[in-house]
Amino acid sequence: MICQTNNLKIVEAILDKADRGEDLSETEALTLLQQKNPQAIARIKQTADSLRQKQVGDTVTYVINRNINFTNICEQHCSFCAFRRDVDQEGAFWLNSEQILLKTAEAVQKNATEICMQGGLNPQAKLNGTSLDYYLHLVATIKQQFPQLHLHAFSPQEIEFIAREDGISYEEVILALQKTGVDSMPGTAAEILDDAVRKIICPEKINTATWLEIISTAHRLGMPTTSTMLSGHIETPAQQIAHLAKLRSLQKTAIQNNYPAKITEFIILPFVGQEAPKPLRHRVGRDQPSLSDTLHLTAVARIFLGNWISNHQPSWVKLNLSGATEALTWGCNDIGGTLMEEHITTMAGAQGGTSMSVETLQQAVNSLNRPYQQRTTLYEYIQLN
Ligand SMILES: C[S@@+](CC[C@H](N)C(=O)[O-])C[C@H]1O[C@@H](n2cnc3c(N)ncnc32)[C@H](O)[C@@H]1O
Ligand SMILES: Nc1c(NC[C@H](O)[C@H](O)[C@H](O)CO)[nH]c(=O)[nH]c1=O
Ligand SMILES: N[C@@H](Cc1ccc(O)cc1)C(=O)O
Ligand code: SF4
Repeated sequence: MICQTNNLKIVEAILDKADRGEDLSETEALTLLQQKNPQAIARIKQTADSLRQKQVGDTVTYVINRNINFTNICEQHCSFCAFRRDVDQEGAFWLNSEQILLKTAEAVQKNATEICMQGGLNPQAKLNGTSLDYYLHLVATIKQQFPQLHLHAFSPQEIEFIAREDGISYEEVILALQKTGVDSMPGTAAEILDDAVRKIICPEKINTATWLEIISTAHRLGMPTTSTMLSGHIETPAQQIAHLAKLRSLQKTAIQNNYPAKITEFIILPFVGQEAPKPLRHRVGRDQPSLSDTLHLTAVARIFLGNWISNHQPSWVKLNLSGATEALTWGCNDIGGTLMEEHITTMAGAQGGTSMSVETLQQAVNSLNRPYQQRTTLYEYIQLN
């Protein structure tokens, strides 16, 4: 009993420090993440919610966007991925320009402001013998017809793939994509920024240092990025906090060096195991993410990152809309995108759906008595006339 009282005092002292606007150390954040006592977790939630209120206000934003996954053919074999296929495997797909344009036109008709484009790493996807020309063609296909759309495309892993295939630098790839019309970069492929974890869950992927290098290069070149964490598989709480610390220092680098771009948001992507490849699914022993673990981590992420990364988004695809709505009371301030079609985690067995109407997202926010607001990809409010 005495021990628990002492423990609560330690938690209160850490939360007081956060309340005063100070950054927590990794050790302090880890203490918050390791709490099991419901009273302590309730206090962590309260602090995250009040910091969210102070840092970004009560308004909950959303973006009207469409995902386009141009191919699921991938040379890699990440142990969590149910999306990838070999080229000759059943279910492999590779969209042509006409199909991509049709999807884009449909999205524009539904008032989308953003196309979010990511895909598998397909060595056959080349034009004039180069990967870069293929990717530039993808971008130009969309941007020539719809120059007003914001193109949020290609993770650091995709950047490295193009650079490796063509023997050019990350900087050359990013500059060429930017010039042709890519407006921002999804911060996926971060998974857990710990090389021991990466060796097990994504051994063929870029390592931690390369992920950080590509994101920082993007910022230096004026390309904003998002940031993510794939949580709830084999990683420890300490590795989760170390991941957040790497994101925080990356953002500090962008801000303190006056780079023309930085991280716009943080999204937790809880691992969905149901249809994921069996070894990892069995090791994790859970088909769907743990909502309580994800909410606890959501609160700690707001407390640890909020001074530097102010926008936090839950994933309704992975948590269901009800879980994502709850996350808005644990530190999140954005309900995400309409997506229109989601394949990556839906193929892994996610239950949240593949598309949300604007009205449904608005109703979810309304249920909390908070105001909603449409935003651009870069979090500017869109005023409707
Ligand atoms: C499928 S990749 C697409 C882009 C590119 N192939 C790459 O790996 O960066 C996008 C992200 O989806 C997420 N993802 C994949 N499978 C998942 C799963 N089973 N549960 C949750 N997120 C998953 C991972 O974080 C991954 O980085
Ligand atoms: N949470 C998920 C997202 N979120 C990304 C947003 O839709 C949007 O692209 C971003 O906020 C930039 O504006 N996308 C997914 O495909 N799946 C998710 O689970
Ligand atoms: N988080 C990515 C988008 C994304 C998230 C999860 C996915 O499974 C796929 C894509 C972004 O930067 O916007
Ligand atoms: S996560 Fe990306 S790189 Fe890994 S197997 Fe899936 S599509 Fe390929």
